[in-house]
Amino acid sequence: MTNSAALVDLPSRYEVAGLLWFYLYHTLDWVFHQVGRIVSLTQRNVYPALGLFAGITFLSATVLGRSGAEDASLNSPFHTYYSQEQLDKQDHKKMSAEATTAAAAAAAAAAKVEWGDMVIISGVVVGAATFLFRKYLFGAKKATELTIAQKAALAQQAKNQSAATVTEYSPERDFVLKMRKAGKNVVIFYGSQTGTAEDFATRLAKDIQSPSVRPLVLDPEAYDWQCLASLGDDELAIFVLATAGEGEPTDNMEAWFNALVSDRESPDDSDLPEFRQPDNKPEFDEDSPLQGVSYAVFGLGNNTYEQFNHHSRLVDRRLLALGANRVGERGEGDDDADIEEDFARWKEATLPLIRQFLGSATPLESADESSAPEPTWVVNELEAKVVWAKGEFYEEPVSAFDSRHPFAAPVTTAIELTPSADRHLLHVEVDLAGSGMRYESGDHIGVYPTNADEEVDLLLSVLGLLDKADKPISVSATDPFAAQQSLFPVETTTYRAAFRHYMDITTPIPRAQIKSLMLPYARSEAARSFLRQLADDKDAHAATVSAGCLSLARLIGAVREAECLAIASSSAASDGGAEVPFTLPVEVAFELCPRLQARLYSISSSGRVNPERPSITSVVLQYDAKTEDSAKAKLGARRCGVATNYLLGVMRYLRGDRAMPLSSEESETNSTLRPGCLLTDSTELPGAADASSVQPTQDSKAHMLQSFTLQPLSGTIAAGKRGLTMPVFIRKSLFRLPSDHSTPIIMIGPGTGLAPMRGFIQERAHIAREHPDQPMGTTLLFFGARTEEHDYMYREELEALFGDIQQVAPESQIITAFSRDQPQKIYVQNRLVQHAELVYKTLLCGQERLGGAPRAHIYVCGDAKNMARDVTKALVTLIAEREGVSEEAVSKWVSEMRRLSRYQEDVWS
Ligand SMILES: Cc1cc2nc3c(=O)[nH]c(=O)nc-3n(C[C@H](O)[C@H](O)[C@H](O)COP(=O)(O)O)c2cc1C
Repeated sequence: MTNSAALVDLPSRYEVAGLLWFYLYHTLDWVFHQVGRIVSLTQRNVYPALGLFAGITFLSATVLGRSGAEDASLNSPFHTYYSQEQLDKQDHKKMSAEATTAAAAAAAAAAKVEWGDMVIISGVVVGAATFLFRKYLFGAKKATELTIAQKAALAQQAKNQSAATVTEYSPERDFVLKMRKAGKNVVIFYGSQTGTAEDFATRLAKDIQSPSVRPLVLDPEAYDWQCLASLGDDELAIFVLATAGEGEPTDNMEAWFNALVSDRESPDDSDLPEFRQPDNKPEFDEDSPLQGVSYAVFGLGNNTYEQFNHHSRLVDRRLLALGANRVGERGEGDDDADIEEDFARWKEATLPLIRQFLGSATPLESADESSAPEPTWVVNELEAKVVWAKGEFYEEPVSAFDSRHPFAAPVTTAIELTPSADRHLLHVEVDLAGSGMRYESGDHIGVYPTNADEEVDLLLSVLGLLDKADKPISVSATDPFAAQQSLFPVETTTYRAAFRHYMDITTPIPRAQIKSLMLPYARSEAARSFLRQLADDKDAHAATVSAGCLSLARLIGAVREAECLAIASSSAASDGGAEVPFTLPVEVAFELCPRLQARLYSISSSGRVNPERPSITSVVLQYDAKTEDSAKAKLGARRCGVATNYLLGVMRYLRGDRAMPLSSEESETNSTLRPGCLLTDSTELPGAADASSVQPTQDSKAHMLQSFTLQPLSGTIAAGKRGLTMPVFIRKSLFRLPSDHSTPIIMIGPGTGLAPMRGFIQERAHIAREHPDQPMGTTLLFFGARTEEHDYMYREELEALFGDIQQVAPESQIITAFSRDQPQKIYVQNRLVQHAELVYKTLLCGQERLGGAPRAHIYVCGDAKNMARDVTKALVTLIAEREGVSEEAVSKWVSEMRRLSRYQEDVWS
């Protein structure tokens, strides 16, 4: 072999630099991430600094290397001679090591720097660094990389920061600018978690609209609170605010609330928010920054919560304290009573004042019942041949899933826990793998349900849309300035998909809506008088629509029945308008139905044990609509809760059952009547038989099974290979186990209130198994149900888990209350009293007396109205007796426990 030398083009310096940079980036990425995790620093501070450091280092090395290289010419470290032997051996490792050493040598050789190169290289480096670190500089990290708690903490921190400081002005977030550009003088902000307040705000806008009152409905999350001070004295802000959590603001009002009420303990001591100084108010008073700003407020809440309407009350209090002027009284709606009536009363009292404030000369127009209001939506039928939109939630790929971008989670398990003829108790598990979503024990899972096919078809039928149910449509706002330009989260859908996936088509229609949106379309006198009565007579509405749970389709059916009756009676022979059965334009139906909201369930598994498989434990809601022997409509059929029956449909689908029709009564039509007459649940004309005769028998109740079209949603699913999926997202909760496992816990979770407790128990049992040497606090579960035989869900599992826990915490136990297993009803609160000594001892945590100190953690989950209150009462009484103090003193202690998150409730009404 000749020992000839060959010039080998080793990797150029740029390639070497690129390689170095590649490794450097990945190493730094990993190191930075770990550092970020450990010290919980925000990415915005750490990563750019380290990125800059790396960039400067790299820049210096490259420039120096280049300069050295030029001097070295062919002896450049990047062009090295190698023997053929070496080449034959392909000793690349050695070669590249030599090249690297040579590069380092050249870098070390200081030489003259060419500034042109310097600029080019700097540009490349800065561009590359910006590109490589873009997710740290501009975007969120992958959801998988942070726990939910860390994400929430960061989000909260960010929100508080943004609330506390005046952010950079952005015209897009300036709602006053937006109002003025759109020619509006009223802005309606809604704080809404599950859609009710949003719906109220939209309806309010419609109700107050007139030439002199021009409202704009906005989501506060998208706008700056700092602009509030800029509202002129001829403008008005209306706040429609629901209370969430335990007296908390809704997520979309969080930033505004944090700015206004920075001190939640004593709101009046909150810092003065730094509003943006308005140009139009030269005499801006910094101590009273909202002087000259006017507002009105309606709060939504539920009286069964301790902090009733807390959010709206606090916002109102702070706005007044900051110098704003309230128009009218603060309104308060109670979801536990009749929130629609509360809203109607507030509007009746406040709208004239608003009109007066805005200088409207005319009194509140008495709505002309024959003139239809301007439509909010316009429906465009598309000529597309392919129906590709079957209910997507969004069209663009997303990097993180949330309530607006649910993840199509494959359903891995759906079973009936305690099979029984008249009641379905379900356990459903989904797979979060690949979503980046994680949950912790105590969190909630949101599920977007699908309306039952029968309900969808019924509505399509009464609207005359059955023939074109699958026609592609797009629905857009008629007002070009409306905040929401498209009714659905996707641009194109079909009538069927819209009613199946996006609209809440089963909720009863409120009085005000009947008046403003249905009455104008009544052509016959019979329809007019029927609807007028429902709109004007609160009791008639309550008895027929609310008690009968009349959905829009059934209400239209009831109007048609009234028309049928009128035709049948001779006196109505001249009622020409009744020739065409009552119906509505589809745009109006879209306006009458609120958006179908996700339903939240307490996750019934442990995030630590099953991080990718959250489970839902739910009882299927089927109930009898109250029978009203009304002359207009005979009700009395079963009604089905949308989401829980959807879960039942999922379970039956996976089990391979054929979907069954709703019931023979509901699907039958009476051939003696014209089509469309019979859409309420009666098979006979009202008045022809006693109302009770249409009550379903026990047998027919067992057959109340709806059918669901459960095809995958194309916008939320990858490649369709994952079987049946459900659109879900995780919502963080404050319902948390103590971080110190030696703290005792007392859990009270009757019925499906057991759900989060099951997660806690799984977690404690897991820890007991993994760390048998570590101390664990006594773990008590009070579980209640109707009967031990039929309703004791997860019995074997719970007993086994408690077996594990007892190994380390021997006094841990399950205490059950089966209300129907003995002549007198026994509930969990009775068991608390019966086991008072154990409860008290567990609370004491080994101390002599409770005193003021917080001890064990108490968790209550289930019905807010009765159970949660009775449980608090029982606890207060038993503690007061043992401590020898007044119940008032113990109530204060309980309040303190709540404040410290040691007495936690996850309740619903
Ligand atoms: C999880 C949860 C927590 C709630 N917490 C409170 C509360 O602390 N105080 C209250 O008055 N109402 C509370 N409510 C009742 C809501 O404010 C009420 O149902 C309202 O109509 C919901 O409006 P939204 O659908 O716009 O969110 C709570 C409701 C839910 C679902």
